[in-house]
Amino acid sequence: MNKLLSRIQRVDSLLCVGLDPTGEDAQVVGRLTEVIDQTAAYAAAFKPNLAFFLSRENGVALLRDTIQRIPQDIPVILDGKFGDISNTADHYARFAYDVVGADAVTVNPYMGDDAIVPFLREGKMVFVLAKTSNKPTHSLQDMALTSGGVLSDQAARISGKLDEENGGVGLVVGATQPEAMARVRELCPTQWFLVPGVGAQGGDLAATLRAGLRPDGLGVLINSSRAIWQAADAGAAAQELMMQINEHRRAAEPAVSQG
Ligand SMILES: O=C(O)c1cc(=O)[nH]c(=O)n1[C@@H]1O[C@H](COP(=O)(O)O)[C@@H](O)[C@H]1O
Repeated sequence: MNKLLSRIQRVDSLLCVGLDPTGEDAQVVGRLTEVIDQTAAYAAAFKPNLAFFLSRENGVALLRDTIQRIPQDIPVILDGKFGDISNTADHYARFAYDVVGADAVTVNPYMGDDAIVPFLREGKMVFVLAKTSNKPTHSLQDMALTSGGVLSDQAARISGKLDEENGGVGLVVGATQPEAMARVRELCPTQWFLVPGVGAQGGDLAATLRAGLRPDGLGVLINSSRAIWQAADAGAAAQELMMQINEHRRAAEPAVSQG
């Protein structure tokens, strides 16, 4: 969390650069290097997605080298959507933190708290899937609870409780449904949200930030993967998105802070 906060302050950015490397193995190292080097100045964090590495020969080595290429002061969120029982989760945590050197992970809470707890470590962060970007209505996450609310609310509550007890626990909330984001923000007023779904998935950036930003103009990391990876000039694409995010942040600042 400290690493994330100091990085955000240093570059004044809430942009998370997603690394979902597509293309031939022969070109992919070069493109990863190019994207990291060109976008690092605008990145609050990088988010390599594990699937895009594991689908290649030597994918683990490629992932480790990629994380090493990222400047030390920029947090790396390994997007593995891990979610197994505790002793197995412990091995995923060792993989993420000790083998490849990530600072944070994404975790699927379907198996409950014990699927999340092994990832809680001093100096590391965990983003728990709450309301994902993939479907406008979701047969599982939108399921009504007998106690009121929907299942994704419960994921948010679990992450809130773990954050209160341990610190370092955020949520994944997609950018494709600002109303759902507003609801999760109400349930979790202070936690950090990792927000995928702008760019290739068409999420509305302004509405997303209005719904998700905390009053201090922080609390949200906006991820973009394909829109940056596929851009002719990845640096320009990252800078443009960072500036758009900041414009909306400034516009959303409460009047009281403007004097
Ligand atoms: O956990 C994630 O990062 C994630 C959660 C979610 O709800 N939706 C979602 O798209 N993602 C990931 O975020 C990235 C989105 O990529 P783009 O749509 O190309 O920007 C991919 O790596 C997805 O796996």
